[in-house]
Amino acid sequence: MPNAGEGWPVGLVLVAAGQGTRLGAGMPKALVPLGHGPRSAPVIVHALRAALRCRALTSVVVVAPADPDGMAQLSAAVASVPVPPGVSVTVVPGGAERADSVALGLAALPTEVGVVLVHDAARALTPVEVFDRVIHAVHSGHAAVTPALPVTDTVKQVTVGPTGVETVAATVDRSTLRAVQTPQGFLRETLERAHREFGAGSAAPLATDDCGMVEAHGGRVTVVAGSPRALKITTPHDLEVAAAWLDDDNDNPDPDSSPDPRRARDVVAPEGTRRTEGLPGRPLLVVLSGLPGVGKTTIARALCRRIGAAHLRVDTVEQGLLRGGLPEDELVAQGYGATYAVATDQLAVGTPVVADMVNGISLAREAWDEVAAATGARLVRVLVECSDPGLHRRRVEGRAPDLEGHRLPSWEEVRDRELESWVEADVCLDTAVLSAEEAVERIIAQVEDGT
Ligand SMILES: Nc1ccn([C@@H]2O[C@H](COP(=O)(O)OP(=O)(O)OP(=O)(O)O)[C@@H](O)[C@H]2O)c(=O)n1
Ligand SMILES: C[C@](O)(CO)[C@H](O)COP(=O)(O)O
Repeated sequence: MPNAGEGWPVGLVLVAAGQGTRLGAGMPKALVPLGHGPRSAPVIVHALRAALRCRALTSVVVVAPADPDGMAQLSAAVASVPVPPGVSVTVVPGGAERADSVALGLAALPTEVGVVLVHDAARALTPVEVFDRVIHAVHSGHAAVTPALPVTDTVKQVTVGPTGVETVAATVDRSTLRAVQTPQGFLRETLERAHREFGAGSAAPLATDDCGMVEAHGGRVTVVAGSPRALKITTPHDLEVAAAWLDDDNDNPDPDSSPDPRRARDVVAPEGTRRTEGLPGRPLLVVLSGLPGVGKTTIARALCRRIGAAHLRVDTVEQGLLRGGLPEDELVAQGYGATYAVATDQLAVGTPVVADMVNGISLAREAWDEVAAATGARLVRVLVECSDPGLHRRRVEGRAPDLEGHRLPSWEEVRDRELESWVEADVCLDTAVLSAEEAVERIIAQVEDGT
């Protein structure tokens, strides 16, 4: 039985109708120039470009300031952004409150959209991995999902005295607090219901985010990792921070042409490609998880060639154990165990490792956490899926074994194999829409995002 939302078209409501009072630029925030020199472009242009890096989107509705000038200027800015084939981008006027703007954008999404992301244009530099994580969680059956970061400051509750002086009433336990970001993702019917019952037109106190409306009707909201780069540009200082990040990206567009002293060592890579390894003394461990036939081995090989990593493929280990006389019923446990052990040896001498196996259950995945902890490796968790079951089946049924004696699973075996949802995944790759090279780029971008 597929999860609700799995494979459904994904639409984005990009809200950009706010006035930006706290920024105080004298114009709607989405039109304020962000960045210096040739990188300078209105906030909405950066926000839309960043969102369109997410290959799962099929429709985007940008919600603009409702006044004719705002609408015209924002539409012109949106029209300047190149849009990938097959994606529709429309602009609609917004409302007085953020919730009004979201509702207007939601109503304008094409009917076939079953999964909806709601995103602040003000979070203009949000990395694509955050979009991917949220979509993956919704496609895995979570009806409402928010990215979030732990709160790092000590948080106090205050009371305000009659003269306006604040005094501390209590210190709040921050260990369970999270600062939530966007894009927030939903099954469309969940978001529509939340807005109907707790949105701007209702008598209920208005939540400041869409997940808040789902919570108000008792709905469950799942949290996935956010990113500091999903900063909401609210104040002039935030605008400077975001512009500095863009300068930094501009100064270091390609690690090949500007070697980063933090990188461990140079590896041979084809001309024009980027090279990435872990930090010195901190080797990189990339763990792939996904059903047979989704394309893990193709991605693993391409990634290993690219970054000079050891390719640890459990199939190869298992074939060796079988040839040595290991009984079939011990194969998986012994194969996985041997692969963890070899990975530990490789990482201990500083060799980056790409682990290529189904890793379908939490026990298997947690063992990789232990390998990383034991070797001090930087762990990047990559979920590989194929959202098109027909294509997946053709791949499973069309492939030939490349290892002596390797019995490939039937489609029925693959379909029935357990693959637990993996909300901790750092990168989710859909091989129905991504080539192996694009998948490798995504992994490398994630590695670099965290260095
Ligand atoms: N009526 C509104 C209010 C806000 N937003 C959007 O919601 C996001 C988050 O809002 P916020 O950052 O608070 O933006 P502003 O409302 O513009 O800022 P301020 O509160 O400082 O005026 C922004 O992308 C903003 O454009 C919107 O579409 N419609
Ligand atoms: C939705 C939101 O981005 C979650 O952090 C935020 O609540 C919107 O901004 P606002 O300042 O609360 O309107």
